[in-house]
Amino acid sequence: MDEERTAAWWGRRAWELLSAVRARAPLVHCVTNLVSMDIAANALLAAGASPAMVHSLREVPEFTPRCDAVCVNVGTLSEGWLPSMRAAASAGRPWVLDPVAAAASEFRMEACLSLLALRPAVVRGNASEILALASRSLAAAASSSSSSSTFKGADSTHDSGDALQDAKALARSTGAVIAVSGAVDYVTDGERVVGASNGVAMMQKITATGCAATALIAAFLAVVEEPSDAMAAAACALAVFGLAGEIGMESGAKGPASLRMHLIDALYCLDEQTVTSRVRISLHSHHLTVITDRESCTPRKSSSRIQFVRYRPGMGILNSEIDGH
Ligand SMILES: Nc1ncnc2c1ncn2[C@@H]1O[C@H](COP(=O)(O)OP(=O)(O)OP(=O)(O)O)[C@@H](O)[C@H]1O
Ligand SMILES: Cc1ncsc1CCO
Ligand SMILES: [Mg+2]
Repeated sequence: MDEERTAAWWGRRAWELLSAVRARAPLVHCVTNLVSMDIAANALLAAGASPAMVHSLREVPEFTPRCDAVCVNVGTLSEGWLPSMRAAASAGRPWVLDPVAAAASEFRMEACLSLLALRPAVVRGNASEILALASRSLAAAASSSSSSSTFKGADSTHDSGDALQDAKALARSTGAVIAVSGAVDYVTDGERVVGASNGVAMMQKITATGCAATALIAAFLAVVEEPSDAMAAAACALAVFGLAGEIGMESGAKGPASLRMHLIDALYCLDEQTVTSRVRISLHSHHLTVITDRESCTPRKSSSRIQFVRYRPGMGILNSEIDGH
């Protein structure tokens, strides 16, 4: 994932992956919440994948190994389902975790942490969910975030950018790609960050659009050549889903219910020209602030932009400049 990967490169990659999903119709096993089953299955179908909502522990060990990818979503968690989730996650297939409302209860948080230990390729959540998960998972590293005071169930009370640093730390500590959805969907492997800025705010008013996006990431994960392409799978799936939302809105949606219908139609109808020209994914260039004198500093990190700040004790910051690398 280098900086030469331009917006045009991402557009072509998104089209390549969507085309592969349509050509190969990967079987995506979802152990997902009861609210999301319909929209997730329909989004998968519209994108060209084959959804299967299976959650009995009597079936999972036999069924999951025959699938191409797995989506585990704790939205309507119950004690009986957790062993099925763990079995599906352990079946050796690439899998994605959706930690819906991770902070809702200790039971749910413990379940999410135990699933995280089973090494998902990707975790996709809204900002509040990723902040909550990171703050518990990284407790030893004293994460600064606290999300419980504003907890609002399955909906986020934070912007995706608020969770970016915690997402990177969580990615580094778990080895999973972390995707934080929002106005910009950030996707990180702990070092690199890409932002996908497709989508419309009205998507938040349709329940379980995030869950459907997670299921779509699983479908894209099923068709990437290398497990290390999990970042591309997540970014492209989120951009394509957001683009379907944009086109759905342009198609005359009047509110959440009609947007839901138009979004699924748009996902089904996406063509090469539309995807390559409208997918908006870019490398997120972050600034590392180095408080020092310009001349005396050798940048330690060359993959990001470095901000040199002239600082004099008692006088604060005098001026700054950005070095691009
Ligand atoms: N402000 C926004 N502008 C544009 N798109 C958005 C915005 N907020 C969310 N989205 C898009 O809506 C979809 C769902 O993301 P969201 O963060 O709402 O998930 P979520 O909270 O997990 O949803 P749910 O729990 O209902 O499944 C994603 O594709 C995301 O890109
Ligand atoms: C509303 C809701 N409650 C549990 S799961 C879910 C769907 C959005 O995640
Ligand atoms: Mg969610």
